[in-house]
This record gives sequence, structure tokens and C-alpha cells, in this order.
Amino acid sequence: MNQEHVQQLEAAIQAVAQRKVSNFYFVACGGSLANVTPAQYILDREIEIPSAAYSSNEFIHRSPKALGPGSVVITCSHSGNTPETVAATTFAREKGALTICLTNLVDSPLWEAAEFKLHYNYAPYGEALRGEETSMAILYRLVFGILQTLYPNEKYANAISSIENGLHGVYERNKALTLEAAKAFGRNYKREKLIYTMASGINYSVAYSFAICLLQEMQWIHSSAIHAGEYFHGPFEITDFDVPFIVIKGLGETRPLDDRAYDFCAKYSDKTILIDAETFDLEGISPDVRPYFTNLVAGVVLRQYAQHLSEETGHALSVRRYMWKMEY
Ligand SMILES: N[C@@H]1[C@@H](O)[C@H](O)[C@@H](COP(=O)(O)O)O[C@@H]1O
Repeated sequence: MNQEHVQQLEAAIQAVAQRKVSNFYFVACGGSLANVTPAQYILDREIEIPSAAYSSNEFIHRSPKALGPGSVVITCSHSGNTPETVAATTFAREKGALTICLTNLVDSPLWEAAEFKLHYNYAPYGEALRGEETSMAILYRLVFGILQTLYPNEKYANAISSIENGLHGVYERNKALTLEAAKAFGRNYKREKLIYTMASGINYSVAYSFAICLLQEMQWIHSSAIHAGEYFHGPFEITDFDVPFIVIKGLGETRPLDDRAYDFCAKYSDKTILIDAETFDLEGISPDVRPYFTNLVAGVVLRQYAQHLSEETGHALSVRRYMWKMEY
């Protein structure tokens, strides 16, 4: 991990340690919101201090009553320019909250708006990028750093060392392991007009971002992320032999929900694609925290699926018709 990132993380973690924290909020839009919600899941499982995740504009308009000087508000915007996220950060800061932002762009409006600033690295698909420098790694390093500072525990130390020493290799090995499956997905699903995604727990955010960012935004393919628990309360009625579903199974406490949804779905849909964390190579991630890392690996694996889908459809992942072009 580079020294600049280490120093930025240390400053933010110390600032949190010096507050009497009453709640945590994770606030962002779209893919960045999907990125931060796993942190809320982790805090929810590990500590009694409540936390919540919000889409930026709703955070401002809903204006949670509990937002105030006891709050730690963690915002994220890849571009650093999303107006709703910049405004949410300013709003939280005005309410006296401790604000920490994550962004790829130093000196961006988001960078200026937040009190503490964390930069992460990014490289377009396929280019070399150290796993421990990505947005998810910096976010996880922040969250486990806060946990370790407030409640020192071997498990949190293991998580930190897994991020710093194990994550990069895990990403590379799992991309290699699933390359052929990603190519087959591209070939076999290139003509689909609609693909659903489904998951639960910490992996739900991956199903969500694959549906709204990779399929809808970047491939213009209809989609919806279905929560595996909610599947039986409406959505399962649309299951049929020719309706495609991507189902992610995690390793954690909500895996029984994934098993149940997958079993039903695979029985009635011949186009059920399984991304199962049990098949991931997680060597280098400490066993006691592996369930918290399955979403990171599923995200990298599915990004490769999207890349191969895009090569087959001929629709580059970078093409937009409205985003950043029209007024909205
Ligand atoms: N796929 C995401 C979108 O979901 C998001 O709305 C947009 C702005 O996000 P950010 O605030 O991270 O720059 O960027 C990406 O394209």
C-alpha cells in the first residue's frame, strides 16, 4: 500500500477514534453506493453502533434525525464530481458530522467538500492495478482500521493484513479461474434482452451494481437486482425456462437464502448462471473474514463477465446516451 494512502487512512481513522460516535452513514450514488454498502453490512454485523447506507440525494432530502456531531459520514464518488454526493458531504459537514470521502480524483469538488480525504487508484479493465489500492480495498482498510482502533481484535488485524497482502493475488487468480466462463457467458447471452441478478447479504450490492451499472447503463440490457429473500415474495412468478438469472452465493450467514433462491430458480430456468463463492480461490484472505471478501471477488469476476459480454455485443462498456451528455 502506498504511503500517501496509508497516511490518509491513518488521519481519518484517528479522527473517528477521537469522536464519541453515535452512528455511521455511507452515502453515494449508483456504482459508488453499491461499493460502500458492504461496509455498512460489516459494521452492522460487528458493532452495536448503528449504521445506514443512503443514495446521496435521498440522504439530503430525508435528512435523518440522528445526523449530527456524533455522526461519521463516509461518502464516495469515483469522479469526485457527482453533484448529489458533493452536496450530501457539504450537508453532513454543516450538520457537524465528521466527513470522510473516497474518490479517484484529488482536488475534485468532493475532495474539497470533505474534512478527511481518501484517494484510491483506478485503471480501465485489463490494465495493471494493485488490488490493495482499489476503492474497495481503501474502503475496507478504513472500516477494519476503525474497528481495530475502537475494538482491537485479532480478526480485524487479520482483515487488514488480508487486504494488504492477499487481495491482489486473489483477484488475479480468480480472474484467471473464471476467464473461460466469462467468455462463454458473452457468447451465450449476447442476444438476451433481459438478465436478472440475485443475491443476499453482503453480495446483494454486487447484484445491484451488475444490474444497474454493467447491464442497464453500460450494455442497455434490461435488468433488475432481486434480493434472494424477496424472490419468493413476488419476483419468482416471472421465472421461466428462458428467463436468465445470475445468482451469487456467498459464504456468510445469509448463504441459506442464496441456496433456497438458487434451487428454485435453477429448477425452472434453464438460464440460471451461478457465481458461487465456494468455488473462489481465497488463499491469502484470513478464513475468519472470508465471508466479508466474497463480494469483492464476485465483483471482479462479474466485471470480467461484462467485459466479454460487451466484446460479443459490440457495445463498448464506455458508451452512454444520456449520462454526462444530457441535462438531468
Ligand atoms: N456506474 C456509475 C454510475 O452509477 C454513477 O452514477 C456514476 C457517477 O458516479 P461517481 O459519483 O462514482 O462518479 O458513475 C458510474 O458510471
